[in-house]
Amino acid sequence: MKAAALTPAGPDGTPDAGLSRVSPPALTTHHLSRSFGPVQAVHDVSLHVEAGETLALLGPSGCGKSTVLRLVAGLERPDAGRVEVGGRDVTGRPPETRHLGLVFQDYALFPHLSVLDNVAYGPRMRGVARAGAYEQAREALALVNLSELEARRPAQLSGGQAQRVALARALATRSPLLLLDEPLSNLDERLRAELRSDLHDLFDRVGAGVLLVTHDQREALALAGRVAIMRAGRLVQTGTAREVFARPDTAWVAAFLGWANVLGQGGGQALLVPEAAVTLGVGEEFPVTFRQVTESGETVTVSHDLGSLTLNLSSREVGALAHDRLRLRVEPEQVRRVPDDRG
Ligand SMILES: Nc1ncnc2c1ncn2[C@@H]1O[C@H](COP(=O)(O)OP(=O)(O)OP(=O)(O)O)[C@@H](O)[C@H]1O
Repeated sequence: MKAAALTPAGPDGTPDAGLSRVSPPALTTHHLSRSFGPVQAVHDVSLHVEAGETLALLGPSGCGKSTVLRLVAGLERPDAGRVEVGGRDVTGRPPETRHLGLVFQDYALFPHLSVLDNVAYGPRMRGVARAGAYEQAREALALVNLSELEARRPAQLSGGQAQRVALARALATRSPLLLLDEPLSNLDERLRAELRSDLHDLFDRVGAGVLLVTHDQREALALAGRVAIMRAGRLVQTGTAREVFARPDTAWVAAFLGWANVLGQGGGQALLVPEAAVTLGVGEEFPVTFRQVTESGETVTVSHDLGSLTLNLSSREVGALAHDRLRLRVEPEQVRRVPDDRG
């Protein structure tokens, strides 16, 4: 995407001359809770998104991610708790006064409007005069590299293009906070990968705070500086993406993040064994109980004293497998003991 400057506006809609000062967080939620009948969709969720930062809310289907987003957007009312956008309490306010840029999975473009009109709609609704609204819309379309398609209707766009228009529409509002709900979920894998890297650059440039809801670990890792992991309505771990992926607090978090070796030890404890802790070709021999050929070699399961270890072997390492036994050593200092909360 092209480089272009886009200055986020302050909470009152005027360009924020105070960006050089310490900005208030783009978003803070305080102890948000929301139930639907017997289902406690969100329980006591407190999080913050700094100006210019991307926070990914990550968790399995049904854990309450979208409900948090809808509470922040004002599309749902909390049973308890508070939402502050740009340091301003907006809990009781209707969505249109919260000054947010929203991107949902289904894009929600107006089919009868051109791309340009779709993107200018937000600023127009916020009372920006026609010429100014179109200027903001063109600037946002340039940011997502779609200037040449401004006259098209949504039906004449590919999935990836429609997604870029939805993003441009959020950016054109110059909101200090962008809310994205599974923004890439309707795209094929190639487009997802392409847009992931575009979005990363884009978020860097626009300087808005971004709350991104996703169940896709790769998306969170690629796009977010920090991640908040949600399970059954609650936040279970928050930290930098690197930290959380490298040091999950519990067995459930590790398994959710795709750790292959989360070994239950009984007594409510589990061991996390990273691949880097395993050295092949030295130490004791252990039986291989399962083998599966992969593109780059084999995935094997080894019956180790600590538990069943799953390892990805390169073709060269597969060559060293003697009679379905594998010699390996697990470096104890790289293994972590965590609570086993998988239930
Ligand atoms: N309007 C509603 N009425 C009743 N139950 C609801 C409503 N909205 C959400 N829920 C329930 O609240 C829980 C959380 O739903 P939510 O959509 O927030 O989860 P999610 O993590 O975003 O899931 P997904 O990744 O599948 O979109 C679910 O059990 C869901 O069925």
